[in-house]
Amino acid sequence: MTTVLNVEAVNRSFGERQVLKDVSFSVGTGRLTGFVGANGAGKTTTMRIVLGVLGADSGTVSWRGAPVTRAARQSFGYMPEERGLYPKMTVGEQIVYLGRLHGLSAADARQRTTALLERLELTERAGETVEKLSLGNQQRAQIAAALVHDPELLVLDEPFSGLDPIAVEKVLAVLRERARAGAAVLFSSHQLELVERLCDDLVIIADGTIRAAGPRATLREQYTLPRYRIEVDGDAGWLRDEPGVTLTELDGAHAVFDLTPGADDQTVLRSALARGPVRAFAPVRPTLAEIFHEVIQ
Ligand SMILES: Nc1ncnc2c1ncn2[C@@H]1O[C@H](COP(=O)(O)OP(=O)(O)OP(=O)(O)O)[C@@H](O)[C@H]1O
Repeated sequence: MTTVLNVEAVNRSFGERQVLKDVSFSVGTGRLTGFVGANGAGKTTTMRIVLGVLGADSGTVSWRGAPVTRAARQSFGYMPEERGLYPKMTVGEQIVYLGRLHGLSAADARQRTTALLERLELTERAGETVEKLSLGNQQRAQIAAALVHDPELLVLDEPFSGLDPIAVEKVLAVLRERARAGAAVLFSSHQLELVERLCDDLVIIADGTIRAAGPRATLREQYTLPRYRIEVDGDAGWLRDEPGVTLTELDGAHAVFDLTPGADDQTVLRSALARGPVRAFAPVRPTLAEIFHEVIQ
């Protein structure tokens, strides 16, 4: 992975209210980065600043190590929260038009539009005006619009909201494909279960402050409690008397326990094995929802 987008110490206020406070994070190529936060946390404001639609009061946004230029911005794809397709233009015409605005030749714009509409299963809707589409199909058309010029950076504000599960998978497959081809993909969401499943990297924001950022796997490691799950044959009640162990759940052969700092999980495992077969023994990893609640406290 190469880091391509760097947001550094960005501050932004609206009137007296500071909505971004020293926001810093980075986005790499070939990865899906999820930008997570509650309503009003500052995701849209940050994305607008990245795209240059809104200015920062201080701080910098750099692309491949240099301030974002107009040319670099041309190579970005953006799906804004307020969406932005013309209701009275047909889907096909519109996407071709946007491709042209981003510098594609007429032939390339048409060819990319056809391919994308096919991928997003919108081919049959190509001749319809946007206002006639269902909300889910409008959303797919927005995604096609953001992708038409093969952007190097894709910034998508809540791209999955309002999509049914099949459309989510479709859009996800297209985004993964773009990432595999070398694009950097940043998208906001407040659907934690979805983000947990989709993202390689995470940026968690609350009240305008970045609370945690990094690869999903690293964050999960970092926020892992010294908590374990064990399944044995017979009753696991003996764990009550095991040094360093605090039981949090006991259900016959199945138990969840915490270890006091310094206690060794392998000692507990050996103790269990000395009593009989062990069917499962593993650290309990927190879900993204659990990490989120912990870091936004
Ligand atoms: N143009 C503006 N003028 C005044 N306040 C604004 C403006 N834009 C955003 N805000 C405020 O900034 C804060 C952050 O808003 P932002 O839209 O960035 O949050 P968000 O994380 O994207 O939330 P959501 O998930 O609800 O879209 C909110 O309190 C919002 O009311």
